[in-house]
Amino acid sequence: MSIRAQDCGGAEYARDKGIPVILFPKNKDATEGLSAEDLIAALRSYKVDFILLAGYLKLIPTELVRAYPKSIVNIHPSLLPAFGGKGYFGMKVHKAVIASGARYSGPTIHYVDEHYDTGRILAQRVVPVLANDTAEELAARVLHEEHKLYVEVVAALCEGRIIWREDGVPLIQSKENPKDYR
Ligand SMILES: Nc1nc2c(c(=O)[nH]1)N[C@@H](CN(C=O)c1ccc(C(=O)N[C@@H](CCC(=O)O)C(=O)O)cc1)CN2
Ligand SMILES: NCC(=O)N[C@@H]1O[C@H](COP(=O)([O-])[O-])[C@@H](O)[C@H]1O
Repeated sequence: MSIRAQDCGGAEYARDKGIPVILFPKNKDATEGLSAEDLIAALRSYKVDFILLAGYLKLIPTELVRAYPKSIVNIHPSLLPAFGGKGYFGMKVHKAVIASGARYSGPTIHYVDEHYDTGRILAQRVVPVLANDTAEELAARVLHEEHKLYVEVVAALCEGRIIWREDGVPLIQSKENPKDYR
């Protein structure tokens, strides 16, 4: 597992399960953490197949994106391309959705490219935005769907059920009905 801060909840869970935890990125003034080159070497040594971002708030460097083509995915808490890009993370997203008057929101899982939130969309789910929603209430509704959707998408990734349409759009093949894609 690669993290940005030693004390994040995911790192504690990973350590408890015996999963190696490495700190990234290596900031100029940081005494810990790996460079992008070191991280790629570490990921290769652990024979990592996929990189899953969840609440990671820094730009993944181009070197890493190119080292893991069609293998890095991110979950974003809005229906991209709306409410995405630099500055759109966490509660900022949900506040912007509510302020816009949008009636629907929901999580997007997308492939990671060199820019924030512009990679190919792989999956989305829709939740209603209620008239009196606070950002926290909307965040909780979206997060509930995120936790379900990410499990479905990671299963499809691991089982080789991602099919690339000829126009470059990735589709997920249904496990129950292999003739169905979404
Ligand atoms: N190369 C990529 N890296 C990352 C992507 C991506 O699509 N391509 N997704 C982000 C996750 N993300 C939205 O889903 C996101 C995270 C953070 C930001 C942002 O504006 N960050 C601030 C810094 C915030 C902080 O340090 O507290 C910034 O860059 O100024 C936008 C979108 C993960 N990486
Ligand atoms: N743009 C990236 C972004 O906003 N990601 C969002 O950060 C939250 C992480 O929650 P957590 O830290 O409780 O897992 C999630 O809602 C995820 O969609």
